[in-house]
Amino acid sequence: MTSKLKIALIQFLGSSSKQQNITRACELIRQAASNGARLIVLPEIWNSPYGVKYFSQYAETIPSGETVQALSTCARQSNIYLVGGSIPERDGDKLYNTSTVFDPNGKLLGIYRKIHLFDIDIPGKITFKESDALSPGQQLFTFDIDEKYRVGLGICYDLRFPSLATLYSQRQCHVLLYPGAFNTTTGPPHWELLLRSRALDNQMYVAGISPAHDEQADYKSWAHTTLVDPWGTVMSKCEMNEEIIYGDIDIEHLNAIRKQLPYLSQQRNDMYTLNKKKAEK
Ligand SMILES: NC(=O)CCC(=O)C(=O)O
Repeated sequence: MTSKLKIALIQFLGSSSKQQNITRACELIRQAASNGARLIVLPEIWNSPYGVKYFSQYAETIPSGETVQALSTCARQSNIYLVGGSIPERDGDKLYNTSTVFDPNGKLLGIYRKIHLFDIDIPGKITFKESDALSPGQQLFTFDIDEKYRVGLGICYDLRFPSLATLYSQRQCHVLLYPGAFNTTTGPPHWELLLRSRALDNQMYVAGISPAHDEQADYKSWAHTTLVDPWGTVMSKCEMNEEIIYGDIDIEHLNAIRKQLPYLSQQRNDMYTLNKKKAEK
């Protein structure tokens, strides 16, 4: 069996119509599957505009919501693993920024709720406070493909927290996926640097999957969906427009790098360890 897994990252151009977004996402998923991808990933908050004022209006319960049902059908019809980016989720009186993951039978393998909420204030540039509307997640999430590739999930701002990626490394992940939506202030200096840093810290494949840039939108996405290999090399990246990029996750390449540069196994755990508290699973 090949040691490679073809992944497709969909840089999606959303609109304010949830139904239109679902229809377009399904078209792009089918296109990526017909090009041979077995793992397909959407960006952060793709079925709704990205903004605190929109989360409640577009939120759905999981798994009964229309977006989740459509993604499940798409995964089954295209026979692929699907990471449904993220959507606003309603659970009781709380809202979350939540990613759903499906297997090729359309079965919901699990969810990941964004752990680190995006609360920043850069005067004159961007102020955003997800915590005005959302609650933070409390759990990591991983899933396996072919009992060979272990994938861990974070969402956007989570990328800035190396400890979260380290916890995934300790869970033997090979790939970290960050559906994200960096902006045009922080994206240019930080997005690629952070993706490459997390890849290098952990000798893993790391992907950041963004919405396409829309000059008319309230929130200006930096776009630049990117796939990085365990050497820290950018394998593929988008510019601003809607696009699908592809790459191979190659376990032999990952193992060769970990053997040549064995720093993951050279950590001085007798001197320092990451103190996990609640992050089970
Ligand atoms: N959606 C987000 O979490 C945005 C994160 C971001 O732009 C950053 O600079 O961090």
